[in-house]
Amino acid sequence: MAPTPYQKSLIPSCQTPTKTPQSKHRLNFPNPKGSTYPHTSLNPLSVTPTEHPVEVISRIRDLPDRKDKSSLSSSALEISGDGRSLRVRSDVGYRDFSLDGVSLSENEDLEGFYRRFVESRVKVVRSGAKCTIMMYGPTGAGKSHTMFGGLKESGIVYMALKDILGEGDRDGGMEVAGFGITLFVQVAVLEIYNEEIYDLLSGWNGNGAGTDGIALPKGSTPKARLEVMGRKAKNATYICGNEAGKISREVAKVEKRRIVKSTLLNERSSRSHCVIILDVPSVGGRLMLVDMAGSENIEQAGQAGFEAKMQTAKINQGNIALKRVVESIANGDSHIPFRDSKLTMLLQDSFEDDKSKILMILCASPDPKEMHKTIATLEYGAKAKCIVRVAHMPTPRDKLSSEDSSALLRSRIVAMNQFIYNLQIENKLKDKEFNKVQRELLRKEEEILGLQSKLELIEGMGAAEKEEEIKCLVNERTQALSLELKEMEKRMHQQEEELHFLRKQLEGMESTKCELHSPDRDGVKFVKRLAEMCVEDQGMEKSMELDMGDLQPVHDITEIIKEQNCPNLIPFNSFQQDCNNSSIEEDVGFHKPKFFPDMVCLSTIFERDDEGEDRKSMDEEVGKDVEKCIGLNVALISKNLTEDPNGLPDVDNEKDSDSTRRTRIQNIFRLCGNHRELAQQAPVPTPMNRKPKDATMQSSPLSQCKELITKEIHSVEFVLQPKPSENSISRLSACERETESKENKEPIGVEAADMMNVYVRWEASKELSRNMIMKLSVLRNSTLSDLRKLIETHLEESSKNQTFTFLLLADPLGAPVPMEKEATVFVSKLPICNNQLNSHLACLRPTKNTVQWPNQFPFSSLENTI
Ligand SMILES: Nc1ncnc2c1ncn2[C@@H]1O[C@H](COP(=O)(O)OP(=O)(O)OP(=O)(O)O)[C@@H](O)[C@H]1O
Repeated sequence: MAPTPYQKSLIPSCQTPTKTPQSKHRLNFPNPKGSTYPHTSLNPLSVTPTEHPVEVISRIRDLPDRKDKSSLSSSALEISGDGRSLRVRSDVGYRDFSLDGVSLSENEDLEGFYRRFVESRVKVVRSGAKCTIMMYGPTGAGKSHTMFGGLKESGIVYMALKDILGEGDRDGGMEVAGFGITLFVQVAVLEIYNEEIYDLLSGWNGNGAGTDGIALPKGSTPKARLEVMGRKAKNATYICGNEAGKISREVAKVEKRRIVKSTLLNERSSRSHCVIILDVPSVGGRLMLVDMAGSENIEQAGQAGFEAKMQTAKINQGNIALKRVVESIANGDSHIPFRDSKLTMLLQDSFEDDKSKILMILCASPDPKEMHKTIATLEYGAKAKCIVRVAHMPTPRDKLSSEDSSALLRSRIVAMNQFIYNLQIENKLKDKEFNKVQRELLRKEEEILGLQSKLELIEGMGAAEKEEEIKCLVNERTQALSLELKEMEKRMHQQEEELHFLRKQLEGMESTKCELHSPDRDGVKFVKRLAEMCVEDQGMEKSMELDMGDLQPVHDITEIIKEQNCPNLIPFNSFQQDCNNSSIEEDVGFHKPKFFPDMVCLSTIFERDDEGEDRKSMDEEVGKDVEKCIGLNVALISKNLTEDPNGLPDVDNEKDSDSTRRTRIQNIFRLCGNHRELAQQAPVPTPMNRKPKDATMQSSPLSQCKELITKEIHSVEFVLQPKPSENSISRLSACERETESKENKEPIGVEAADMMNVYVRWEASKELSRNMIMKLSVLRNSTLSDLRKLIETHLEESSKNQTFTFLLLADPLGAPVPMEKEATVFVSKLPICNNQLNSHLACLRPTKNTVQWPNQFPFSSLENTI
């Protein structure tokens, strides 16, 4: 919908922001077409007259004490090129104010200023227009000077009178637009002081009173206080006339009646607002000239006393009221506070009358010290420039016909509809923009939510990865521990099996021992048992391999030495000593094959490392069992070797028994071979081992044992030979002594402290005893039962069936020890022999059979010396 012509007229074109047409107080100044300006070249307003209802002009006065006018350009105020903008500089920056015109008093005198900005507004009054010219600004800014002029130049009031009434007193007024009507004016001069209206013309009896037809009251009376009737001062005094000069002089005289006071800021400071109302009754024009009292700071103005302060307060009240009215109109408020002050009450028509126009002259000072006042003044004027007038408010004189009123209302309706339509369009655009912004906001929120979800996902993934990593570590650790546990269980199971096997083997050994003690001594049965033992030994080998680990076996050989006077028994050193130490052989002067010992006791001792005490104790126990077992085996082998395969000793059948013996020897190899391999896996690092001469002897003590056993087996023939000669015995005795000396220095296999010597004597004649003395080396923890076994193995074939009992110790004549208690009595409890702590004496008493030793008889008494 295209705007109607009426609509166009509602929206004035101006440079300042316009307000929406909502207030009824909008002004509508008529376009001053046809007006003539004498200085059109200097008056831009004459070229482009504004339709703004309120025009704001600023006049910057000159500094009174400024000598060098060229320095004005360096002042705080600066006028723009078009002459309509004013820039105010301060310490913090500058501010630009767009006005309808700016005038500098230094460049433009009052007349020029008047002609440029005021004349056009005044001359329309002659044609019935109404104009209000008000002076506004701080005290001392030149308001009064601009309004009333000074000594050298006239002010706006007087120039306006001239423009309305014509030049000079003799002209007697001007004709109005050539209609032949002489104009005259009615002039009222009012003063608003302390919110009271005083008539300055009332009671005036000046020099010129009564002249030129001007009606003045006779006599000088005090100023009359007037009341406001409607929008005008009731009963105000007027000066009527058509001579501008005379009226101007009278006005100038009564203007002196204004209350002025000298202040620090103004020597003649106006303490009241002065309102000059100039009516042109013939045309209905009106010109209101308002010289407002300057707003001021009481302390700055140096006002003291209650009356002075009250004056200032009242002045400021009027200024503030006018400011509120201007702001309310500019803001389009429904209520305009005209009734707040007498000044605004008188100016109400100026704001509401459609034919009225307001020209506001802002007086300011270029003094930087007054800059805040200047800025406040310019802000006030800028606000006043926002006032718009939208419609012609009908006055009582505007009586339109009903048809005209209907047309006007229809036009208003059309205009309002257009305005509503425009508002709707604007609302739609705003809604569209709002929706767009809202969609953008939603999109941003969704984007934020997405990012938040991604962030949470990333954080969750991090946590899941950590948890998975921990689970993997736990699983790996669990698997490792499970494998370790299984390994430990397996090893424990193997050890249990080994223990079970060893116990079983030990039981087998015990049963074998019982069989040996039993009357059935069948050689075939023994051979079978030996084969079983070999098989068991193979198993034992496995068991020992499994059980060995880091264990290092130490094979020791218990030495058994027969007494030198024993013709059938040959003293014998340990295998190692015999094999490793050739010097002994050389010293003794014999070789092992020639002198087979009566008994060889093999013992295996496991030296433990630093493993647990339980395993150590268990292994020690097992080692003892093995030691006993092997010792017993070897003893049995030796014993068996001395017997015929059929159980009968047969010296003459040497050739027949040779192959059988070799078979037995092979069995012995099997038995010892297991230990040889075991020893090869873990050679003995004991410092007691000596470096062997023969490389074949470096394998292990057990291999040496095997070698030695082989030799001894071959020497069986020699053992079965008739007893050696006396020389041999003497050599044995020497060997024994030498061996004893060697033993004391270097014990073989076991510690010397663990061994002790036992001299065995028979309870028979001394002669027999001398021939039957045996010296045995046994372990200290050996019992009489162990000693019995050794003694039995050393008996001659002819004495195998000889049984005996150990006599009660410590009592040469004591009772014999029961055989069932021999296992509980240690050999170390035997009495000391030859006053040697390491030598003990064992006394034997034949029980059943007579000893068949040749040339040997039982002891007749026991002696502790041999
Ligand atoms: N443009 C000017 N050129 C020369 N002198 C001026 C000018 N403006 C003001 N004056 C002088 O400054 C003094 C103060 O001026 P004026 O009284 O007009 O100020 P005012 O704004 O009316 O102050 P107040 O509000 O106190 O009455 C006067 O003596 C006046 O002559």
